[in-house]
Amino acid sequence: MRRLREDRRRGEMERLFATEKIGGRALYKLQAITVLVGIYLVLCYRVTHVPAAAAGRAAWLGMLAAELWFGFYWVITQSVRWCPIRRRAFKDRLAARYGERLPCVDIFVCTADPQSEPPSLVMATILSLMAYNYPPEKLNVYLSDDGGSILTFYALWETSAFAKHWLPFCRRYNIEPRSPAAYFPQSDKPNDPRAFEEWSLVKGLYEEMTERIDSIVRSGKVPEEIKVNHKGFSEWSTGGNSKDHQPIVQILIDGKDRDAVDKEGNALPTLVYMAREKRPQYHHNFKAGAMNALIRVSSMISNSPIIMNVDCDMYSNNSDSIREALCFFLDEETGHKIAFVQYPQNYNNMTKNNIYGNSLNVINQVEMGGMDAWGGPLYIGTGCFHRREALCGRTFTKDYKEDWDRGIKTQQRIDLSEEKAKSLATCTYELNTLWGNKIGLKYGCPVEDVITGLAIHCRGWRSVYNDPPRAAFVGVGPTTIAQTILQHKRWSEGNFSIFLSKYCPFLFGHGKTRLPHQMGYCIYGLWAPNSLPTLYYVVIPSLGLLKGTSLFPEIMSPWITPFIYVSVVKNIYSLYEALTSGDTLRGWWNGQRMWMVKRITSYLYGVIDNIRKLLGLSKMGFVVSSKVSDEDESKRYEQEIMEFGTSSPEYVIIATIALLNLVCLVGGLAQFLTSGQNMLLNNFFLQVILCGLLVVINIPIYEAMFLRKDRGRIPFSVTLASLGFMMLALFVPIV
Ligand SMILES: O=c1ccn([C@@H]2O[C@H](COP(=O)(O)OP(=O)(O)O[C@H]3O[C@H](CO)[C@@H](O)[C@H](O)[C@H]3O)[C@@H](O)[C@H]2O)c(=O)[nH]1
Ligand SMILES: [Mn+2]
Repeated sequence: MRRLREDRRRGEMERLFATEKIGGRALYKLQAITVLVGIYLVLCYRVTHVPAAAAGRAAWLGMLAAELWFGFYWVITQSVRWCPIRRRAFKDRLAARYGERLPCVDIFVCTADPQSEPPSLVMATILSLMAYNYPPEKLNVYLSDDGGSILTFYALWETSAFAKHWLPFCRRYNIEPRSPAAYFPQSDKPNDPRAFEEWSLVKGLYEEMTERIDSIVRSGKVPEEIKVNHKGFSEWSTGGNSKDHQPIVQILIDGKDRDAVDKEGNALPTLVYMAREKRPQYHHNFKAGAMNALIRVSSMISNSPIIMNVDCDMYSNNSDSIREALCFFLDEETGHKIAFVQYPQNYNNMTKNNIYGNSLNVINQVEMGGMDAWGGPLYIGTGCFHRREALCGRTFTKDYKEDWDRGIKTQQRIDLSEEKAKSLATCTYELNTLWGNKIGLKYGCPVEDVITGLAIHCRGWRSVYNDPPRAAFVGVGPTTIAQTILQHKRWSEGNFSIFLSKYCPFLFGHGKTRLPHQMGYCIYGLWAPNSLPTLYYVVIPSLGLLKGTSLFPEIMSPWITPFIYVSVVKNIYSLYEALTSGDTLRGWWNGQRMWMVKRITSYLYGVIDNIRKLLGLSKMGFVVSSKVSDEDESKRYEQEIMEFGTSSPEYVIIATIALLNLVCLVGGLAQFLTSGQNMLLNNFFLQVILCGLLVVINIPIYEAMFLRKDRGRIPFSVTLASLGFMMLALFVPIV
């Protein structure tokens, strides 16, 4: 008996990863249950106190509907908070067991446009990936260029040469991070003279290369004398543009070539450039289309059992991420169930107080770990390691054995592989096949990643979330309110469209994944519809305040308790989560403002666009977010001043709501003061608080309208339009 227990303990000892429960659940559950009771009481009050017609009954029923929704949505969000877990990978155990007998890995990087995604930024990412602490002959890096740009190809060609210096340098000094763009600005000069010499040499080479790339990108043309250096440049000699060109596949470094070695004679990872064919008459399905072409092209060239993919701005910040991911896949006990290992999406350009609420801290630290407990995190499109077979549509079965040795060592001539690979990247290849549906990433959804991950979960696989102390990937997040609104429009629209489709997690996932897992997916699926009750809540109670329609219990009524309890406790808990996830107090406050802003703009558009799509009035789009901003803008961003500047309809919505609340608060309070009836204030206590909080949270909006003089202020035309809409809104009767 004792032996058995010891054996078992030893067995556990040797797992390649550990799963830990996150503590504090008893307190959390107590909180959650009391809030649930509070929500129930709020709804009871609403139902039992409906006023007479003409005394605000319609407005009251609207409040009931909004609160029903908020209550329901709150329940949905508890799924991921119930029993979150954390994973830890043991890469030394992996090393002890497997040494360097590790599987081949294909790495996919997607880029789409050399203007909004500067090639020098993309190349820093590529270099960081080539420099993984992993046997180079087992690494294959693919760049998909949806811009089909000779500038990007040129940059990759430069990179293939610089890599010969960069990789040995990284290895010799074991540096982190391995993106030269991130490393040099933060590294100190080495003291040792020999190290310093090499450091300066590599730094110099890198800076010269970046200089060349940037200036050629600025000029928009690759000089003829450079083009003679590689046959690949001739792909652009036939004309064509980013929307209309033949398929291009160029192997810049062939890892199987014995002559392809770095400065120290070590093997190099394979490096491939791909621009799939584009023709105006064929839909290219955005990033999902690019990924699927990469899956096929790579199957010709390297065919590794593991595929990792990142966005072009997400450099590797931790050279051990591949080994860590393999701890999950190769774990003897549960590895065979895992389809993908997702790392969080971290940004390196967030300001201290997270002015646009883009840090994703709570999603990364709370929600993803919560999903992991129920079957696995979502696939979020970047920083993810896939099992090729699962991504290509295989259903999980207990008896499936992965062939970890796969990864063709073709003796085929490189030009033959290129030609074959090109035929897999044409517009017509996918016609009448299951690609984009059962095979590869799914088409037709602006969040191709989430829907693909959901399908994988529903095919019986699980996924794992790994968030090591040293971030695995770091990228560029949106730095203006416009970019933030745009990104969240795509996300909320995409996730809501999944909810409305046959892939609705509750229907599609029924019987295939657990209910809390389905609820977890719906946290994002239901972002968009949150817009309507939120709009209602930021408009109607304030108007009621101005017009003398009371919509909440009186200050002396016992019914006021659940209202206060729910809002106070819910916000304290959200503050607690934010603080423990790394936000600041101000950052949390800014985040609350951004939730409101996103709900009344991005999410509203998300709803409207879904309705238009259902009616067949609009088609799906994917607007690439810019990874550059002008100097003036960046300065304000550093100072955490909100950036408006242009007159877009979103700003009109934001400004209208802000103005409306200001007018209602001032107007409402003035009435009480002039009438001298304190009694009135009793009936409107919560409305004053709500409206007052909305005014306080909107202070930066008023500043942008009336006080600021810089270029990022809200343009006068927007203010004017908002004033107009606000006056119109004042006429809305509260019945
Ligand atoms: O037609 C396209 C459009 C985009 N991309 C690439 O897709 C990536 C993501 O685009 P980005 O504009 O940076 O969007 P984000 O909002 O930052 O992306 C998040 O959300 C997307 C889904 O909406 C996911 O695909 C991403 O992985 C995830 O990081 C970038 O590398 C682009 O180059 C393409 O390859 N082809
Ligand atoms: Mn991005």
